[in-house]
Amino acid sequence: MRSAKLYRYELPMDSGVILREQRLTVREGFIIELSDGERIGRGEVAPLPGFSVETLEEAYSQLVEQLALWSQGIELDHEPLYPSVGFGLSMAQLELDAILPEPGSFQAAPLCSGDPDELLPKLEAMSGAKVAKIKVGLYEPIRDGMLVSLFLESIPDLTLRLDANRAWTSEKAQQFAKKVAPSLRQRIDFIEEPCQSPGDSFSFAINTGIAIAWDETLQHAVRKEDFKLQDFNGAKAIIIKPTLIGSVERCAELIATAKALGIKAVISSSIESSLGLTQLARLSAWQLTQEVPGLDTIGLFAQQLEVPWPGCELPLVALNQQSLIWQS
Ligand SMILES: O=C(O)CCC(=O)c1ccccc1C(=O)O
Ligand SMILES: [Mg+2]
Repeated sequence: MRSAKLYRYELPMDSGVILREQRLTVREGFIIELSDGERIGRGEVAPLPGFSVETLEEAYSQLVEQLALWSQGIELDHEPLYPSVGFGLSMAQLELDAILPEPGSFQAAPLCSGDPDELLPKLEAMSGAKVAKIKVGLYEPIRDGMLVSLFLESIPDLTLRLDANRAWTSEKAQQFAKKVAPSLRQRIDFIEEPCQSPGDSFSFAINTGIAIAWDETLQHAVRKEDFKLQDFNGAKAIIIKPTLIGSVERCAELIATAKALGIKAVISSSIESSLGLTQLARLSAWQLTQEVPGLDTIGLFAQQLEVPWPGCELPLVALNQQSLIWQS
């Protein structure tokens, strides 16, 4: 016998979280809980302010409509739904059907957006490949180039992923590259969205030999009817944020196409709660076993929700302490 519950959560964030020049003091979202007999499956629906096309209210309306259909025994089509809704519903169904494996890739690439000293202990603690992500584009490009060179020269087994979130003009991107010796550039795994325009990013990759990754470009492209990944193969990698891309099936299809095209795919966080973040780690281990995911965002929160992130000591709040806003 099928039944569904919908919880709304509000989790306090760490003080300094800024997204697209907006301070994020609270993370809001929904948790779906599907039950069928003894089986339970959960999914997180958390549109990301400044990135998602849908608002929380729009996601809620679609969720209630879909959960009512599901509760009547109708199999849902996740594709036409908002990305966050398609992702949450598909993840809950996969968990309900015990298709999502338990093991997860919980050793994410440490994320550094400010003080390099915070990164060093995280790197020391890493076993296996030392891969870290540094946000660039927040300061002058020359400073970024010198910082990146300092890290690569002082930690010989370090590979860096960079993310400029489209901060640079072509000129600024060139200023950055000039400060990174060609011999070090091969240890830059990729730089996400270096320039304001994808065309300039592509030219940057050709001119400097520094590989690029599509993140925001992919998010925008997949919304178009005629999207084909083949049209974006100027990049070494694509960053897959399921909350911003869509259902797990959609993400799995993207991953398969990327593999066929020789493009690296990396599962990345859209600042989900620990419940959704641990599911993303399981999805990465399942679909991209050898890849280090970009999931080092639990430290942006002041609390965890229901399922703890391994090794995180932040307070854990239970799902049933959140607001139950709908049930079938
Ligand atoms: O990818 C990661 O390592 C962490 C996630 C991340 O950086 C991110 C999180 C929220 C919004 C945008 C981004 C980004 O990659 O630009
Ligand atoms: Mg990015």
